[in-house]
Amino acid sequence: MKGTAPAVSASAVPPRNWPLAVRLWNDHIREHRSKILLSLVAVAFVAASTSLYPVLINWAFQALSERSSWAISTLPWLVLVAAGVRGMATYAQVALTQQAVTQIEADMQKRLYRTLVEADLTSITAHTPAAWTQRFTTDLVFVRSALTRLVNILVREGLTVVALFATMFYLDWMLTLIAVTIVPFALIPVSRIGKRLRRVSRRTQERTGDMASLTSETFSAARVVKTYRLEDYLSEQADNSFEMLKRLRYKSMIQKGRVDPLMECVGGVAVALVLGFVGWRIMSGQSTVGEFSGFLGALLIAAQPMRALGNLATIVQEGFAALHRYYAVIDEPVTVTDHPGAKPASFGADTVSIESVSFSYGDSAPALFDVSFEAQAGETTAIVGRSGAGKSTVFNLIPRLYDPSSGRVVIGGEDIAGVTLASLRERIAIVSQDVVIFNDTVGANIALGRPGATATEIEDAARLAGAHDFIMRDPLGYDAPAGDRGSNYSGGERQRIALARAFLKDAPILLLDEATSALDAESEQIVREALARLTRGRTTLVIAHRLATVRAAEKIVVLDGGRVAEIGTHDALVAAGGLYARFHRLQLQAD
Ligand SMILES: Nc1ncnc2c1ncn2[C@@H]1O[C@H](COP(=O)(O)OP(=O)(O)OP(=O)(O)O)[C@@H](O)[C@H]1O
Repeated sequence: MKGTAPAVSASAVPPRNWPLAVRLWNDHIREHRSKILLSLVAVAFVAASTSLYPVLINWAFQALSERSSWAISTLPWLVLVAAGVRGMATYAQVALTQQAVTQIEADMQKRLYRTLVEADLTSITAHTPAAWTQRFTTDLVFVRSALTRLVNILVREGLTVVALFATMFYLDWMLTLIAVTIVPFALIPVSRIGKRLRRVSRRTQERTGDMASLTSETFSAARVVKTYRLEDYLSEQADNSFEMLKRLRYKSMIQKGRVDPLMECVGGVAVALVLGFVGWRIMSGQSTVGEFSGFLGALLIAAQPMRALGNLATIVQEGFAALHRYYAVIDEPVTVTDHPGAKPASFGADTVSIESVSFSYGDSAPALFDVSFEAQAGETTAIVGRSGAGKSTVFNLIPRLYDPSSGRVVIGGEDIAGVTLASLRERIAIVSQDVVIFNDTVGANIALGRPGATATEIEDAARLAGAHDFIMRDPLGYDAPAGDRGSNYSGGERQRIALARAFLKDAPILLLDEATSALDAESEQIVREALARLTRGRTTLVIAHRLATVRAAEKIVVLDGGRVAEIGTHDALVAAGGLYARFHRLQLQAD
């Protein structure tokens, strides 16, 4: 598919975080809540057993200074129990969190994939395949990482902070209130940093997609790159892309790096305030140094978990940036879909009527204007025209890859807008010039024509397509791997595999996009014979490039600039001396 269509709007104004978080909870997290809850219990065990250590050591000191045998008989066991509980709880916590979080990530990947395979072509072609792939990997890793840390850090450090503040409140509520007054001074800048980071993170994710597209294009087109000596041109583009990413990454690191010093300063201000107040009280005889030391200890201990919470806020913002991109795709509306009341199609090899159809790709200039013609039942209709005349666009409208802006497509008297997509597409086979072969066995590739086909049916289809012989030349036969994009086969062989797929599908309507590249004479002959067999008894529309194909067609539709210029048989159109006659003369000169 050419060109680009309106993008899935990943850079639109970001929605607020809370609704996104609630949505994520409802869509993906809620069903794992029991695991997450258990994991939180495990976190509590880890925290409790950790805090037991200082207590045990304290007891050991006391017991040893009193030369009590308890220090030897019981304490080592208690230490072992505490270590055992801590070890098991830590493991349980990791296992439970990861079970839930990796499952959530996989669920999100599955949903994203499902949404994308069912999305309109307009949405799919808005980004390159590599950029889409990156959504499944890098983007969702941010979400996973944020979720993991939320479970691990928020609860552990959050509980510690709450416990420490409770102790402080118990020791001296007034001092605690003084210390707490500075909390907003920490929250405001941390939230600002978070917002900035979210923006940077979104841009980083977009740029990573661009970079992935560039590298994947470079390596998939290695032959062109080398023969056209594109190494310098592409390296320069890649350098720019990597530089841009570096700048964004640096920006994000700098933003993150601001959190620690900020928390440090805020902590310093808290300690200074408390010191000042305590100093004043001690001087005026209202307090003693002893009362104050415990409080200060707790305040200093609280600094570390507070810092961890500050850092967590930044990581969560990165997760939100990725989550926003995820939901932007999920929410993209699908327009080509079953209309209300759609019925299963019942047409066979009937007449395909294109009735006053106009169409434009997104906001581009119209590709078809008021196109009308009929492809008669069981006959072959050739569509010819210059490059960009709209031939492929007509093809796109028949299986409803796109819907016309106006007019309709009717097959066997049924408006295709009124039938279910599945039943419509079941009845249409497309053999296009860019043959799509998946990295699977050759047998599996043919079987895509009709999932569930038996080995005999696959073989029969391959024989009809003239593919059986070359498939059997490989000792593995139908189990031979086709290679990445069918790289183990020649151009002519790939076309025959595609034809075998169409034979197996056995659809009554056939859309053929004739290959422009010439095959060797023998392959050409085999493909031609196979095509003749395939079109028999079907309504065939063919985008024709070769004179032989056009001559063989019962009707020729000439498109020009998105309009129908001429319709007729070969002889009639040559006699009319119009556009087709001109093509014909040029073709004869070329042959
Ligand atoms: N996905 C797309 N987005 C935007 N414009 C498109 C898209 N696909 C095709 N077009 C435009 O629509 C017009 C018709 O294109 P179409 O592919 O139907 O021509 P064609 O006759 O099949 O050409 P060719 O023989 O070169 O394949 C062209 O102007 C083309 O640039």
